[in-house]
Amino acid sequence: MAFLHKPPRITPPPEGRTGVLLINLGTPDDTGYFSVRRYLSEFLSDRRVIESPPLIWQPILQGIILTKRPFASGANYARIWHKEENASPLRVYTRRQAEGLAERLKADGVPVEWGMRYGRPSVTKALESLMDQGCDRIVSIALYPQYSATTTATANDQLFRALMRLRRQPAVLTVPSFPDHPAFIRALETSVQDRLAELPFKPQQIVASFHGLPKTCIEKGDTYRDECERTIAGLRVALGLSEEQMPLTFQSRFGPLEWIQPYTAPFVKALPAQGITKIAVIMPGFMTDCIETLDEIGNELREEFMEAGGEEFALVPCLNDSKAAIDLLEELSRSALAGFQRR
Ligand SMILES: C=CC1=C(C)c2cc3[nH]c(cc4nc(cc5[nH]c(cc1n2)c(C)c5CCC(=O)O)C(CCC(=O)O)=C4C)c(C)c3C=C
Ligand SMILES: [Fe+2]
Ligand SMILES: [Fe+2]
Repeated sequence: MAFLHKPPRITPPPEGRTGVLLINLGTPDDTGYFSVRRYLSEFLSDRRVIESPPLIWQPILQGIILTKRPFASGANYARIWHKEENASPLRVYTRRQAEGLAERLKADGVPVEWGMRYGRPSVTKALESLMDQGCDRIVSIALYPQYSATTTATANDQLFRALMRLRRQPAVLTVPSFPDHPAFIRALETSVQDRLAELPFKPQQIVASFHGLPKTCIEKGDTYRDECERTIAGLRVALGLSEEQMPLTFQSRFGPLEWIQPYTAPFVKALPAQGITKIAVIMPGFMTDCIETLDEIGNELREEFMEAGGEEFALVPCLNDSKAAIDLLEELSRSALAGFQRR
């Protein structure tokens, strides 16, 4: 095997430095067919995400799904593209989270970089940049509050894949998921209260919609669903809401398998018939807004709810680069650094 990383440009100080790496999912570079295809191909070829044998899955993916879906997805991305920065919202907010955290840790001499599991900027580049800044210890935070093999584990895999190519490896601490960390619940609570304060109506329900997962993942031991329940239990207590006032649902179903239920869209479409015509939707499985929150929920679900007789529909934005989000990242970083950094 070739060991790729060159010796760091900066000779690490004898006492070494510790850096923080944020890893998120990844997103297309632009809304065109080829960018979206490249992104979806890398994402959906990950065997942590689709476990079917490649001999069966790859012809379906490359031959059927990737000939059509990039057109539809590209059009959806175009609807939610971040105009000022001409970039995908997921990339814009992930970068801003890293910048916000870097600002907080600057005085401690702890650099922060960010990388994507799929696409750019790569985890390898982020890791190399930290090493070039003299880091021989790295705290890595996968930006998923609830653990899943399809997200957290594959983010860690990608980091360790990069480490496999290094002769001189840094020590790495991967931060555990944080579904009911007090700072996470506090950040969600703040996001709901801020949003409710600006709404011209009072929602009868705040529907909590998490990204879904094939049921088989849970049956095989993925803790994702339990962790979503922990998040929502914590948030209900914080806001003083009952299960009826803040129900839990799962969105973004993909493929023919059964996914964990209840599914968000049928659940929400059935509400007006029960007299619930004013709702807000919160998506506490996403640290940043993205196509799944802004388009699938903000555009598609809104339309479906209104067509079913809904009157008012509001989105609670994801934590994005809010102060509470940076507080959370700072707390996660500092408690990891406390046990890991040299004294
Ligand atoms: C089998 C397929 C999928 C699994 C399992 C899955 C799990 C999973 N995903 C997220 C977070 C995000 N997913 C996003 C997009 C997205 N997800 C899938 C499929 C699976 N996800 C697809 C096909 C897509 C792309 C949709 C499209 O454009 O066609 C995103 C948004 C990315 C963006 O660029 O905005 C996020 C975030 C979680 C948390 C999760 C498991 C818990
Ligand atoms: Fe997904
Ligand atoms: Fe979706």
